[in-house]
Amino acid sequence: MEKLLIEGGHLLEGTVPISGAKNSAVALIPAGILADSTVTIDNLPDISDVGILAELLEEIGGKTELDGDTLTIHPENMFAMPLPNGRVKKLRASYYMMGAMLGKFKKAVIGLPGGCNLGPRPIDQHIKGFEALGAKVTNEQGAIYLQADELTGARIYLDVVSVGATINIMLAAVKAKGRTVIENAAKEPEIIDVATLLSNMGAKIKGAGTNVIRIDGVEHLSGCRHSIIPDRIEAGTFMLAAAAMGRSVIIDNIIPYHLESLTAKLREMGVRIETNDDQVFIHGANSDLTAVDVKTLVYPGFPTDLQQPFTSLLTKAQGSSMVTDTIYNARFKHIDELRRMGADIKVEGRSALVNGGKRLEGARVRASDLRAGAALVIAGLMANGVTEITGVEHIDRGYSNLEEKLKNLGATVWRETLDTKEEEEVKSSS
Ligand SMILES: CC(=O)N[C@H]1[C@@H](OP(=O)(O)OP(=O)(O)OC[C@H]2O[C@@H](n3ccc(=O)[nH]c3=O)[C@H](O)[C@@H]2O)O[C@H](CO)[C@@H](O)[C@@H]1O
Ligand SMILES: C=C(OP(=O)(O)O)C(=O)O
Repeated sequence: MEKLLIEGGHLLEGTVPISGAKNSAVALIPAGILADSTVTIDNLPDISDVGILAELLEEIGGKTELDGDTLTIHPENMFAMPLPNGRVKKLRASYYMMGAMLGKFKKAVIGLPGGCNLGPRPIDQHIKGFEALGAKVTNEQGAIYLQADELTGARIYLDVVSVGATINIMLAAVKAKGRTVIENAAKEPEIIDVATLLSNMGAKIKGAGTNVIRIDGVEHLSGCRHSIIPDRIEAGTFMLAAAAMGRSVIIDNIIPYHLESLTAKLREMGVRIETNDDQVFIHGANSDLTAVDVKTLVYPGFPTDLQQPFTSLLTKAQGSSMVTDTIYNARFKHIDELRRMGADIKVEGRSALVNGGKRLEGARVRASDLRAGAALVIAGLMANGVTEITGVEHIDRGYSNLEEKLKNLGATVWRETLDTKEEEEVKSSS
């Protein structure tokens, strides 16, 4: 086990290149199952979720080759191997194996997924979609069994706007007979990215990125090459780090349009931002940041995945800010850790009230989930002294070469292996 150490107080300057989007990659890799021939995915982030998904494809008989940021998937010998346990439990996105395997083999057995513990993460809308397409779905001893004689297109209205359900139903429907219409679909850019890959394979999909998606099923999908969109959450995390500690930082290789909700909030706080086609410039760590209220919403609203790192920045803003998470209303495990660092934050229901204007102090803290880890990294960059963050494995699920990118901007950050006593402490507290 490792810990991440950050000596706070160093100003950041320079350019940071953003990797491909985790939340696209984790759906695009299972989507490769649906093709009859080789699928090549470029601009993959170097994160542990990618490695685990590639291993899952190998478990079902596929061949994968990872070369730098390119993954080649050979799906020819894949079969409907049951995956009730093991790797599927290590990440949330293993649930995309359900849609992809159901679409390809008309059957699948997949253990209930893992992923960040953000409170309940139901999959009832995914299952409702699979059933509407004609699958029989049962839950037996912690695994979902899916079976269909054939899949037939259907009209599916999602009761809640869900990224996961929208993508999973697309994966199952692209080879179903006839037309599927997903109503009240999620509109996140990652959904468009998955639809683009599937269309390049020969799928017929219209409306991805709007709340009605129409899919006309096809018999065969062939291989193709696809480059993943930039990670708007990684980009947003660096924008927040730059707003907190940046002298002048360029966030490079991004789609600024995907980050408009964050850009608007940062401007409201007093951060100077300029954008061009594929970059955002953040000028100057401003000591007079103003408190703002923020509420997470489905895209194009403020992303739940940036709520936790945004809260760290708010500890620096003058005045009181209210942070409300309407997507995952228990996504506040980072707050106790920020308090250890001197933050004045109260959680009430699905909101956190941040009394800002505090200089944080370095402390020993634990990342309980991926974006809690990002929040603690930003807090560590701002704090007096050294912050030690355990739970680094969560951060490694979603941030590609984080230390290297921060070091290149001038941060003092490094990793150490935990000694036996520290490891025991971590195990007993988690
Ligand atoms: C809409 C939204 O912001 N989605 C975020 C959510 O996606 P993720 O795919 O995890 O979540 P969904 O978009 O599927 O779910 C959105 C909401 O719907 C609920 N739900 C979902 C599926 C279901 O079958 N039943 C149900 O009730 C969830 O509990 C949640 O409150 O977390 C990801 C990882 O943090 C983010 O990248 C996504 O942008
Ligand atoms: C919570 C996240 O990941 P996952 O849904 O894969 O657990 C995230 O990307 O912020």
